[in-house]
Amino acid sequence: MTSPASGKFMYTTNLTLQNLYDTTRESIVLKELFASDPQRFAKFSKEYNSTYGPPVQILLDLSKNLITEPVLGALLQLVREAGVEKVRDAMFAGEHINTSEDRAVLHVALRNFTDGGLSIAPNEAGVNEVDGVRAHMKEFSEAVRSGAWKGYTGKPIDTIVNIGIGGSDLGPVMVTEALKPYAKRDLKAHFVSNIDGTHIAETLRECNHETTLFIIASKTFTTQETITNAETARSWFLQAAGGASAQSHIAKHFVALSTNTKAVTAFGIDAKNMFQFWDWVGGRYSLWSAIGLSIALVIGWDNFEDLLKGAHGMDKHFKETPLEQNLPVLMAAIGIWYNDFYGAQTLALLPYDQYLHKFADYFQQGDMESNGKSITKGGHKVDYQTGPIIWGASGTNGQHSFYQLVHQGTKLIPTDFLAPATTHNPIEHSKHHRILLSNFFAQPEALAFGKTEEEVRKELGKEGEGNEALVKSKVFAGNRPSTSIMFPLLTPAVLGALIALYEHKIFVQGVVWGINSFDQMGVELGKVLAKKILAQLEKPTDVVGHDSSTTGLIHYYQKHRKE
Ligand SMILES: O=P(O)(O)OC[C@H]1O[C@](O)(CO)[C@@H](O)[C@@H]1O
Repeated sequence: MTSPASGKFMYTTNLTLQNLYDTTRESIVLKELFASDPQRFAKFSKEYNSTYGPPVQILLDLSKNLITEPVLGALLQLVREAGVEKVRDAMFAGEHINTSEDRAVLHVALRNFTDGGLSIAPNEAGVNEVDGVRAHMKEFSEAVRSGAWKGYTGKPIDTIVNIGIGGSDLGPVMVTEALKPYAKRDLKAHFVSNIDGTHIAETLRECNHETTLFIIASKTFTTQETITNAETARSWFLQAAGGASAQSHIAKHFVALSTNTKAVTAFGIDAKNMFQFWDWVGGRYSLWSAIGLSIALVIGWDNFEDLLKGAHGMDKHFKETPLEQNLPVLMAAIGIWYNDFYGAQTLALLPYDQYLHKFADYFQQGDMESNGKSITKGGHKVDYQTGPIIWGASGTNGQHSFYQLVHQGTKLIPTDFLAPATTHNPIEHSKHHRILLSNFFAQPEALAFGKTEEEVRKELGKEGEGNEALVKSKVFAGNRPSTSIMFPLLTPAVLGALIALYEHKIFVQGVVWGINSFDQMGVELGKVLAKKILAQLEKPTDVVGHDSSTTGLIHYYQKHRKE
């Protein structure tokens, strides 16, 4: 048998799984599986309790998935056969598993604390500088939060603006939203990412240049959107602060988070106001690095450290737990079952927690930029499906928009439901939360068990007689899979563990599919074309080298634009 190195999804276990799919799929009916096995929940749910850092408990209920013990056993065998454990250990050891860029993948080192016991790649350059950067972030964030760090006119900072995009934006945005209950409410935080001038313009309208700190977050410090927005912010600041003579005030109002010291200093930011990270931190895995500075500023250093520690606890679990009990591995295995055997195209992330309203947005990059690949590490085109489309919204908003399709549409949509047992806002004696959770419990139940025609007829009584269309339209076929994830309260440590859980799930799937989850070549072509087009936007005669559609669209713009 060959492995994905050849582009064929053909481990020995693949045949077992295909056989199981072909022969048992018809009998994998959740209603029957639950009826025949009172232990199903106990068998297919796992409780995670952190063994490191602040307490973290997570309940992972996999029982409403289209799996049986033989299926799950075979899926885990597939993970084993694909060598996931070996590649996982190679990642922690700092081997250059990002082969196309010849880089280590060590975001786990950013949340390692010396007593964590994982001894993560101590020899990779930069790993022994992690503590130093953390100390710098702590000192700086505490100075800003306490008011000791002053703007150029002696006033304390009351507004921060993180300018970054992709991984240099989405993580800080998602986490600061998720951990709002821990936020310093009198420190306003804005996140500017889009090159659309509206984004920076609207943000600057809300800023006072004397009390605003700009955080320029860019791993490469060459990203067009970020640098353009940063230049605009700098011009705005200089103009407000008195023109070119105000250059020396930049040090009080601009800091950089980057791997590129040369570009940062060329921009005019003092190297001592730069927070370093390293090329082994992938953009979409960088919220744990200096990129998390805005998070530390908003929630405070101790909470930021708890976030890291929560993730570190999950790293330990991922590294040390047998596959059968390993949460990220189990989630990855089940995702592969839907993706590669059932032909599901997507995965919906559905947090029943308003604070997690950016969770799906965050993992759109996390998952799709990692596993949206069709060439294996060995350079072969795959003949199987790789990463799913990630989407979702917070409950119960989604229920009033797209759940119709999830319940009764023609597509199989695996779903992850997430919810805290306790809310940070127990208003009306937690009435809201009880209603929210009743929906969180009801939706997976409805998806799994549906409603039969017989039940509908009974319910409709006379109204249903002679109205077959109405009867049929009210039937829910059921057998639609979901995973439920619960935790006591959304704390920084719980959030850290949840993010790491999904990161490692993505990792496991990437290894099974034989792809490099840590590069992102697919974002390049559009960027290059945009640069070429930017130089052609002035005159119609400049527009050369395009198809008739692109040429026509640019000509339309040239005809109708107004400066
Ligand atoms: O942090 P940088 O270098 O500005 O990159 C921003 C983002 O751009 C990408 O390279 C491509 O979209 C992402 O991977 C990255 O998170």
